[in-house]
Amino acid sequence: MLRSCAARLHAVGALRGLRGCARPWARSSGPAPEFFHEDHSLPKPSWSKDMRLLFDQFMKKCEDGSWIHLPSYNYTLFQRSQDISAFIHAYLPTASKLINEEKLLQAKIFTRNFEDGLGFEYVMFYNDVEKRVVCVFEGGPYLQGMPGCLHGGAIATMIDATVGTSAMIAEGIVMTANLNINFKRPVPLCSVVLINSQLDKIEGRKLFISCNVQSVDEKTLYTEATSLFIKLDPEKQV
Ligand SMILES: CCCCCCCC(=O)SCCNC(=O)CCNC(=O)[C@H](O)C(C)(C)COP(=O)(O)OP(=O)(O)OC[C@H]1O[C@@H](n2cnc3c(N)ncnc32)[C@H](O)[C@@H]1OP(=O)(O)O
Repeated sequence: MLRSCAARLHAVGALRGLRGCARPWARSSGPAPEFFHEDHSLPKPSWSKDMRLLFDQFMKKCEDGSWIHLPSYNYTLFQRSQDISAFIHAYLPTASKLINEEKLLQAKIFTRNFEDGLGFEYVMFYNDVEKRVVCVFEGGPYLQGMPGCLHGGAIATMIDATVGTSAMIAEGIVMTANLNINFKRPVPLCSVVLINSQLDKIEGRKLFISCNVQSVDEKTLYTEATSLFIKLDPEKQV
């Protein structure tokens, strides 16, 4: 049970949640494309001591299978042009009319394309019993908003990515419909924070997920958020 859950989540983490399509490249012959090879959620020299310490603590929790480490790559599933185009036509037919398909070849995940240590450094872990995703996040110097503080948009991005991962694990192909954020304390630039997300309920195609951002010692509550995700329905013309 745990093993199959781990395998599913590995795929989810790797491909950011497209359930049932664990190996998108498997339809064509040959090995997995190059860009799936580097897992950006593993320790790097640029990580701070706090980030490394938390990574090690969570990896320890993974040993009994209660938590699962979610790998993370630069690109999404369906990255190769024919796959991405098929995905967009199936799920986002209205948007597809305005998308430049040639440019799609250059598309990369927003949070994974800064130089190491300068932008979004993060790693996520999932607890299947508790339906929780925790993200250990360090926002680098290029994410500054007010002097010395993390930009609110960068915080919102990581909240969206964390609750989005939770939604994708639960229901597959989803989009954010609503994200409501209360910024309660400024997040110091280059500090490590924990983003804790919790799947509260699922009603039909709607997933309700709450979230908070805390300091590592859990003494400071920086941010609280609630979100609504909708499972995409290919029958609908979104
Ligand atoms: C890489 C790691 C993960 C990253 C995650 C990042 C995810 C993202 O950022 S996605 C990008 C931002 N989001 C978007 O662009 C989405 C834009 N919106 C849309 O495309 C559509 O509105 C979409 C798909 C969300 C819903 O459309 P559609 O499938 O037609 O659903 P629709 O029938 O309108 O609504 C379904 C239900 O949800 C409710 N609902 C929809 N939107 C909202 C909303 N904003 N607030 C409250 N309720 C809503 C409806 O009232 C309806 O409820 P009920 O079933 O009870 O009547």
